[in-house]
Amino acid sequence: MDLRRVGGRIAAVRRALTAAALPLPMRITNGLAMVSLVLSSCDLLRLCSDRERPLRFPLGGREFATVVCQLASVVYLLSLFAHPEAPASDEGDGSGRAPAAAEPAPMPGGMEDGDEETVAAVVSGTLPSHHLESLLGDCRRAARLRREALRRVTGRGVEGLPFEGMDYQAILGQCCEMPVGYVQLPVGVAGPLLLDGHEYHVPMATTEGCLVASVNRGCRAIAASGGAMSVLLRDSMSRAPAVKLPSAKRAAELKEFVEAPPNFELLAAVFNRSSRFARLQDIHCALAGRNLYMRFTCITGDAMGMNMVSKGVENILGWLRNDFPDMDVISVSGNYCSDKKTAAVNWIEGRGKSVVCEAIIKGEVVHSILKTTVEKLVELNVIKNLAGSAIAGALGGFNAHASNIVTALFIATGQDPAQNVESSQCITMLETVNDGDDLHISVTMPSIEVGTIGGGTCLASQAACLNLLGVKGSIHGSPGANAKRLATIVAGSVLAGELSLLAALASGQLVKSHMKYNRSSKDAAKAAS
Ligand SMILES: CC(C)(COP(=O)([O-])OP(=O)([O-])OC[C@H]1O[C@@H](n2cnc3c(N)ncnc32)[C@H](O)[C@@H]1OP(=O)([O-])[O-])[C@@H](O)C(=O)NCCC(=O)NCCSC(=O)C[C@@](C)(O)CC(=O)[O-]
Ligand SMILES: NC(=O)C1=CN([C@@H]2O[C@H](COP(=O)(O)OP(=O)(O)OC[C@H]3O[C@@H](n4cnc5c(N)ncnc54)[C@H](OP(=O)(O)O)[C@@H]3O)[C@@H](O)[C@H]2O)C=CC1
Repeated sequence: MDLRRVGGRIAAVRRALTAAALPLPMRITNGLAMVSLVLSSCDLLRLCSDRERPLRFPLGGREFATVVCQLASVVYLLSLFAHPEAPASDEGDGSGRAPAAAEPAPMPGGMEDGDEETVAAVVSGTLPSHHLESLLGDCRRAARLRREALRRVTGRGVEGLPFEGMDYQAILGQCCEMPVGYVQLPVGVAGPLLLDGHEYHVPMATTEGCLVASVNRGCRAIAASGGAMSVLLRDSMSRAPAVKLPSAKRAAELKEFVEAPPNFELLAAVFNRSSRFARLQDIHCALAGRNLYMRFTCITGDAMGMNMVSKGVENILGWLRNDFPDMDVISVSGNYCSDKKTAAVNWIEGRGKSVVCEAIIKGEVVHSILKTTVEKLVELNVIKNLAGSAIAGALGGFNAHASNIVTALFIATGQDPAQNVESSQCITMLETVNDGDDLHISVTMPSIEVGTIGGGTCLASQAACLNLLGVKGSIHGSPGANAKRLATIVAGSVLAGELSLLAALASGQLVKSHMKYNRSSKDAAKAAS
């Protein structure tokens, strides 16, 4: 008989008993089982020794209850010995609360045949954890065993990290290696944002209390003033490899070759072979001694495009070697691209989608919804967002909090969150219009890097947020249309966020509002005591 299997069954019965009847901490259920065992044993002994009322079938009500208590407590306690390390609950209950720290947690779904050996191999290091998916052919099981191995290796559980509810198959080869669970983030919705004649309900994943409320207020002010309008100036993703040549002269020859208009069609044909959607637009080079940086830009349909542009550039590098065999490819990315770093090249040339979004906010709306005046807002913008940022030596940071909105929207919709660095570059402009009665506000964002296909957009929750905005996937026959629309929504939401935060600063409301929405009264009271 397979004792482990029997032990597993008993443990399952114990879990069922505990879950069904006693949603209590395990030390309490253990105590109750012990008390039940002792009392039912005493009662059984007494019943057996009672000559006047011998124990016989069918059992009476009290005898039956005693036998059931005896059996249940024996099964429960046996299971503790069958699985001495059996943990309590590792799955998270969706509330994000961790179970009592003293209790080890069971593996989600429990142990199956062979699991114990696999976990032991990972723990001992004989089986690399990242081989689990290919070895087992079951992504969920692989994540479950990795999680258990992690618990045993570190001696620490990850009880608060949810496991159930993630499609582990969907992230394989696309989103994340060696998964053990996922992190919960609340998603709030701001809006409707009235933009280009459409209403959008904007999903924002954030833990900064007050942020959604702020964007919501901005949306309200925009809608009450007739809406915002956007214009997309440019759509181009870039990748810039670094190559070394024997001399600066030779590097300059390569620069001249790739930038020469007659060669563009040749290079584009090589680049475009790598994708049905990526199309080479431009090549712009810079030299540093004998090193050459070639910034290739292209459209990428509805994808953000980093993989696509990198593939195309690799094709070109291979092709260039025919004419420049002395070219040494240092790296397919030479940082002149520039991905996930603050850089003037993106601020000036743009990267991804370059968008301007504007609105005229009525003076009465500035008063009633934003609780300030047009003059105060204009003055604040000059002193804070323009002069203040200049003094700080900002690079594309001429705004109040564009990155707040960009990051929350990026996470909600499955964008690459690291690209918030350049995607948040923004200059916010405010001026009076209509004889000083109303406010003209605009945000100019040259590098919004978004996609509605690829990366994290395939995951269920992120796809749901894209769907909410009406930009999930691509529109048949119009590649790129959804991604462009998403970029304008990002800019429109930033416009709303800028309006509201600037208003809160102008009216001295910022700290008070954050005490209300960003620091709960419970925490505030705790800190004060
Ligand atoms: C919090 C508010 C909006 C209150 O603003 P308020 O004017 O007192 O709110 P109200 O109760 O009068 O309501 C006005 C409208 O605001 C919205 N609103 C109001 N409350 C909510 C709520 N709970 N949930 C959703 N929406 C809300 C809603 O649209 C409402 O209209 P209604 O629908 O009621 O007709 C305002 O004080 C505010 O915007 N504060 C600024 C907060 C902010 O922007 N924080 C961002 C982070 S700051 C930071 O991280 C960056 C920083 C500051 O360091 C950057 C820098 O250097 O500048
Ligand atoms: N490689 C790198 O250097 C970097 C990669 N990344 C990561 O890259 C990923 C995003 O890369 P990205 O290239 O955007 O996405 P993908 O690598 O997922 O490429 C998009 C895929 O979707 C296909 N596709 C189908 N329909 C469309 C359509 N309408 N428009 C565009 N493509 C379509 C493309 O086809 P086809 O094959 O014909 O092109 C391609 O295979 C993210 O996970 C990001 O984090 C981030 C930064 C750097």
